[in-house]
Amino acid sequence: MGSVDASETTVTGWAARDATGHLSPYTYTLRKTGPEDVVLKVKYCGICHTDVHQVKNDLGASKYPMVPGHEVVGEVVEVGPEVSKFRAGDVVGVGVIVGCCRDCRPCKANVEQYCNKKIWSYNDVYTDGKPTQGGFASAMVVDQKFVVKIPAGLAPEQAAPLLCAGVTVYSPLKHFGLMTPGLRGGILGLGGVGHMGVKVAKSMGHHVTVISSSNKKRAEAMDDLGADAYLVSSDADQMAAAADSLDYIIDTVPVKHPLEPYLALLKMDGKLVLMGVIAEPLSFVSPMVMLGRKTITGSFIGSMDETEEVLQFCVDKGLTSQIEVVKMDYVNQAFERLERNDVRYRFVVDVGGSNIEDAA
Ligand SMILES: NC(=O)C1=CN([C@@H]2O[C@H](COP(=O)(O)OP(=O)(O)OC[C@H]3O[C@@H](n4cnc5c(N)ncnc54)[C@H](OP(=O)(O)O)[C@@H]3O)[C@@H](O)[C@H]2O)C=CC1
Ligand SMILES: O=C/C=C/c1ccc(O)c(O)c1
Ligand SMILES: [Zn+2]
Ligand SMILES: [Zn+2]
Repeated sequence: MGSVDASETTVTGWAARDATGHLSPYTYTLRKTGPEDVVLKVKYCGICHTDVHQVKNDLGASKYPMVPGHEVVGEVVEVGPEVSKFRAGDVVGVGVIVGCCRDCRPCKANVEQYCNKKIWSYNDVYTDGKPTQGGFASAMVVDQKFVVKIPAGLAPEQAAPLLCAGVTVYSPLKHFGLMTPGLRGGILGLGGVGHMGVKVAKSMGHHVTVISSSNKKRAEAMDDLGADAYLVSSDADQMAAAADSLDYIIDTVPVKHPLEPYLALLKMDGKLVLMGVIAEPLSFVSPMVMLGRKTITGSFIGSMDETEEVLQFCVDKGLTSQIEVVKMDYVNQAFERLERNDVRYRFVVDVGGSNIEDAA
């Protein structure tokens, strides 16, 4: 962290300034530590495809300067006087949201990710009127409700992708009653979220089929990730042979794509769970869901409770994420490689080991 005056700490992050999405060092201040705030020095931060969508203004709501990053692992350096869950030295995580109203139905049901007044960890405005900024930065200050402890047994860089990708697959499997061993699941799109989907679903005892846009990841999917089957979506014969075989599909494709080929893979009552953030209408003809009583649904990250659960699930099952750790000065290349589908399977930036204060 940088200089401290009476109220605010100056920090350095890497920010996009416009929709080119190019990140460069940016200095800003953190709010004064409130009674329930945790200040963390960032150690690692994963790069999610949502970060690409956001820096490039794919959703049309991006505000700049924007410091992205929502798979954040750090070390607690200070806590407010009313913080009970954390103390200095703890290794902790922060994900996609950092605030909610605490009063609506989702908040009262502890699914605060569905609160209409949620505050995003970046590209949003905090209750004090300051822009929120994410984890590609030397430090963050976050309300304790949105901070989780990283359990012993998980390396901090390994934990980072679990804070978005991991909980994003765990939550719908739990919510939709899809944790039963023996189910047949499909993972459409083998990227950051998809590879955690394979690992989590396999650990739940599912038969897992990867559905990919190419044959390039076949050997890795089967040999390294433990998938049971692999389909190339453009291969009509393979797709036809697999018709009516899956209980669910987790669809992580980040661009517009037809739904009908995937609805055809589902059994009666099967579920297509949309994960990709796609700002264009997706289409299908109604018999594709009527004939088989199939469901198209969606799911958004997971709750804070589920985030804690998936971290412990990964410890208990011995699950790790498959990551490529890079330094901060490689972040623009990493974003470009992620966008062109050239990473196995998640970049994690070693923020703490990148001396980012010196670059400012
Ligand atoms: N709903 C939620 O809560 C969350 C949503 N997301 C969203 O999910 C999507 C996936 O995120 P993430 O896993 O990080 O992304 P990745 O880029 O890591 O993975 C996406 C995968 O989709 C496949 N794909 C197919 N077409 C394309 C294309 N044109 N460009 C890139 N990939 C393609 C690729 O798999 P293959 O090579 O196998 O075809 C690729 O690996 C994003 O839209 C992201 O914003 C992310 C986290 C949480
Ligand atoms: O990566 C996590 C965030 C996902 C996300 C899902 C839906 C949406 O509209 C977003 O802006 C982000
Ligand atoms: Zn994400
Ligand atoms: Zn709420």
